[in-house]
Amino acid sequence: MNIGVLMAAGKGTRLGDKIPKQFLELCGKPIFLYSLEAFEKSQKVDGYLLMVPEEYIGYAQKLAVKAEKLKAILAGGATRHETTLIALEHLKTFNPKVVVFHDAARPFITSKLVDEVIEAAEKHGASTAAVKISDTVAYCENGFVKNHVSRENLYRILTPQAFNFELAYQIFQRISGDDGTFPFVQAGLKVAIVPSDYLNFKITFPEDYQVANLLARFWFESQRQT
Ligand SMILES: C[C@](O)(CO)[C@H](O)COP(=O)(O)O
Repeated sequence: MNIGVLMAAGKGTRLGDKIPKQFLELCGKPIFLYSLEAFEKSQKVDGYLLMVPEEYIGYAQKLAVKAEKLKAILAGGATRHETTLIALEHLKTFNPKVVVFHDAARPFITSKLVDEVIEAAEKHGASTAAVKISDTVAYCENGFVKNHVSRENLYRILTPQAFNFELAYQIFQRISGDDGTFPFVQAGLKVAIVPSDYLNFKITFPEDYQVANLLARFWFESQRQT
């Protein structure tokens, strides 16, 4: 079986709101529910965990009523890595083949992408959604451009990210990193790229939330038709 982990345990301080960003609403629906629905619709996710700040467990329980595949709502740790370890420890009892992590703050995710990332992890051991960089990239210092960097092979690493569970369990205990792909690469393992798109952006700053609000209405309509 394959298990998802919905990462909704962050504090979202960069957005400057009192409520963590994943619980703000888009079109009247809390942001984390968009990703939860993608896990529900996925053909390859058999169950999933929802990781939230401890004080939001009761709130999430009330909202996740239609979450048929939801296995547990757990309190996350102080960092992304700690939250990952808590989720992996809990998943030991399920002994999944693949574990797939997704940021709740990326609401414009499709179940198709979740399935593609899982398939790539089944084949290669690890995979991540990513998008090729299209702007010029430069190293800057003290407000000035120093050097241009070739963007030929540069990608932005997004989520979902999927890993063979056994490998992830061992590697994440030994090597920590803010991004799930980092420990795998440090361990000398391959992480396959699954092309994603710009809609799968992470709501981080206030302007991201504004754009997400504009997009959500159209997203809602298109998802209803699928
Ligand atoms: C995993 C990630 O979304 C890939 O880009 C990113 O590293 C998470 O960032 P955050 O620090 O949790 O906002």
